[in-house]
Amino acid sequence: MTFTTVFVIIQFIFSCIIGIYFYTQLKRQESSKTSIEKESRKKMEQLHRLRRIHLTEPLAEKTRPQTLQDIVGQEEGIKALKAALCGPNPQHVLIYGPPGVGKTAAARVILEEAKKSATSPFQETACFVEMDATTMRFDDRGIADPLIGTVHDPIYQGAGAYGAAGIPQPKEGAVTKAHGGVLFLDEIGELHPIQMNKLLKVLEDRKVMLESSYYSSENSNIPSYIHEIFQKGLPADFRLIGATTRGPEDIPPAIRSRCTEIYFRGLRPDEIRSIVEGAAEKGGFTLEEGIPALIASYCDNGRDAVNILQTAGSSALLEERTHIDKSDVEWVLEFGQYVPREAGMPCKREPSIGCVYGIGVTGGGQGHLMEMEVRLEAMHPGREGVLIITGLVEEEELERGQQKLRRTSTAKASVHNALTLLKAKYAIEYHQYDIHINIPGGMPVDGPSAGTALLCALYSAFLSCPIPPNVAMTGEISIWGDVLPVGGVQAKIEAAEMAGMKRVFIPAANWKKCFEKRRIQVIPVDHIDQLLADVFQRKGEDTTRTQAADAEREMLSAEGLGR
Ligand SMILES: Nc1ncnc2c1ncn2[C@@H]1O[C@H](COP(=O)(O)OP(=O)(O)OP(=O)(O)O)[C@@H](O)[C@H]1O
Repeated sequence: MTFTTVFVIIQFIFSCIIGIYFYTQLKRQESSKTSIEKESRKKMEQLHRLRRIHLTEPLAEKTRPQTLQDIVGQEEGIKALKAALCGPNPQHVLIYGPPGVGKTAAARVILEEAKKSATSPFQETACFVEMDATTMRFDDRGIADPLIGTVHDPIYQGAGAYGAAGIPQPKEGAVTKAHGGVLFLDEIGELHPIQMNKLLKVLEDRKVMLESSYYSSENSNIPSYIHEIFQKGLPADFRLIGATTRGPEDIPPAIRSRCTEIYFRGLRPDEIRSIVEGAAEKGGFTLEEGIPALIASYCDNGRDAVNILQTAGSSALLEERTHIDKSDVEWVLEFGQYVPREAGMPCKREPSIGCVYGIGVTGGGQGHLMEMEVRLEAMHPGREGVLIITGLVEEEELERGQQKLRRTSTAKASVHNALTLLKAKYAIEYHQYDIHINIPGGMPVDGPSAGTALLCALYSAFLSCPIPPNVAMTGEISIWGDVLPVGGVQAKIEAAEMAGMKRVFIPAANWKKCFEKRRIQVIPVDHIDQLLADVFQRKGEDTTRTQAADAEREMLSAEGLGR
């Protein structure tokens, strides 16, 4: 056998081996392709099957307001929202309010309302992008940020075309998707502080600048649009609407100062009745008389009202009825453990001694009446009495940069201010009494605005003067007797009005002309003399007790110690 023959045989064997190798590779590829296609077909069929399944639309969806006119109540809030967003210069907005009162509903329809205005900069194509801050994924390495946007670096892209070529790929976030329109951030108070700061930067710059260590302006492999994004940023010129059930104090001042702040309130019974009637009509139910009023006596927000009706309706449908009876609703109220809203309402019908209604505001900006009661034990000459305070926050913690400061709460300080005033102005030797001040209801009371109410309750208890049952008050007091301004007055007046109060005393500095139009009489006071005279109809009765104190005050003023 010649050398050439051997060489040809070896070449032939090699060719066969290589041929067999490529043949098996091809076969393997084909079989994996067919199995992928088979799997894909199966999954697609599954997806289509899922798409064909529809449950009925829940009543909550059917009743979701479609226009601003569908939103019941909230006149002031809607007016402010329109002013902020429907004009030629739309503003960023923060909406505060308790759950289920129409914040999301209003935010969802306001863009369409703005587009109707000829002067609005929102174009017909402007989009509304909604995100929930409570469920937003956030990764502090910047790999995933659905709000601001991210760069997918080649290391994370795997073997994709860009990944293989080492090209970083920008991924737009909600702020860019909302460009030219509205970004609605529900529960904005829950946003991570880092994201809040990034959002502030975007609001400031109206664009998102992205960074990647894989980016080089010299790299000619990188497509020109990616160069432009890295060099000029992604556009993000939108208007923000943030909604929160938290109070303004829980929202960073930097974001508050860039937004118009709008308050939605708890709904009145007549408004709940109207939501229930509307929901029954949309759900195809008829109602036994008195059902809207019954539901309204248990809830102050639209979501609860619709949910109660939906469950009562479902129970009726099980019995093949579309007529909802009162017993259906009573059953829902019972098993759902709903508490009547009257539970927090004033129950006093007669003038009482040492008992007065103050008004607080919850984190969601909702006003509510707070009973304040004072009880004294007989005077013990020569011995110090005991002061017991229950229902008030005793201490509060403040954060100042890295420092945490603790101090007596401003609510507790109001008690001491009131006692100082009673001693100075009315010569009441309060330290000889056992005094118990109580604020029932289980709500931790904080802030200085209970000052006027605490003073009246104490004054009434010491001088045995009854307080009329239908007055409420709010206001901080100074130790000179000035009534100082407080926050949330609008909500507090509304709460007093809803609770059936006849008169509400507010600090004169909080007075607004529009309060004259309210059903309740709103009385501005700038000094406790005026407050006590009005509340107790006191005209010169206590002059003997106060003369000495007034003389002392005048003397201090003359010496430059007082004011
Ligand atoms: N003022 C209202 N007028 C009409 N319907 C309302 C109103 N408030 C609430 N509803 C009903 O309750 C549902 C929930 O309201 P919405 O989502 O707007 O509340 P929200 O204030 O945004 O609450 P949350 O803070 O819990 O998100 C609405 O779909 C609607 O059916």
